[in-house]
Amino acid sequence: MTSSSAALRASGLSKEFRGFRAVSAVDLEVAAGSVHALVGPNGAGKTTLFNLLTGFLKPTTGTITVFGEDVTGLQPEQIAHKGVARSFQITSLFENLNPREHVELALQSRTRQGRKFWRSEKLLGRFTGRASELLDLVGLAELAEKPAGLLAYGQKRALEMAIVLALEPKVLLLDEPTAGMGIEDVHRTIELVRRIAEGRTVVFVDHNMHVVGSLADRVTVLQQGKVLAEGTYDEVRTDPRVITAYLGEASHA
Ligand SMILES: Nc1ncnc2c1ncn2[C@@H]1O[C@H](COP(=O)(O)OP(=O)(O)OP(=O)(O)O)[C@@H](O)[C@H]1O
Repeated sequence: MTSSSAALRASGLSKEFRGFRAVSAVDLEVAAGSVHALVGPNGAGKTTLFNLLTGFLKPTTGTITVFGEDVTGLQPEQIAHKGVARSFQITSLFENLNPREHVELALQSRTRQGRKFWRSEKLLGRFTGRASELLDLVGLAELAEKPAGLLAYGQKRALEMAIVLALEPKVLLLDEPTAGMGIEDVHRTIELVRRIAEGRTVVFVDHNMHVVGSLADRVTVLQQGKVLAEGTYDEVRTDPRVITAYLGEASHA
């Protein structure tokens, strides 16, 4: 794969915390238009790598490119501006605002008017159509007017997805999109990620191997900050090194 076909590429990426290497010389290529999973035992460095790729942490060494452009050391907003958006595991919704208002605000934040918060009521009407499309996409059309504080957990996570999609990302990073979900919400989320992956590149972290197997074109397995294996889901799940890494984790649990 050439770098031009890579949506996201990390080369020799490391992050040290007071001498401890949480991410160690990681090379990663995420093909444009693919769905790429990052997996690994607890503490493998997945979240740290995510934070590096989105500018929330600065790498100790190494480079990151987005569609061939060097973004190493840029601020999170600058990397977002290059078309990379991320979701968070922790909910940050306004309890009293409904899904439509959340998505309209997110759409507004992309425009120059985003800073003029005091004018927002008049301006938000411009975004109603797109907001409806996004809420429809994530399955919240019927709940558009319900205060977010009253939504069920899975619905809140779907709303977060709509908010991230409002940024019109080319590359979407999802941090444990099915964490804490029951089986029905997990299935719904798999379908949702499939829909939103059309025309986008998706990188996600998930501990649920059913989710990984259902969605990922490529899987990178991390262990102790290093890339342990990479390939299709079937290739990595049968890789003896991967099996040993996970069995090792189970025996320490
Ligand atoms: N800010 C920090 N300061 C010091 N050590 C850190 C910091 N952030 C992460 N670490 C360490 O780096 C290692 C990797 O952590 P990280 O959270 O990236 O792993 P993970 O693969 O996301 O784990 P999990 O699956 O449990 O979320 C861990 O040993 C962790 O304790």
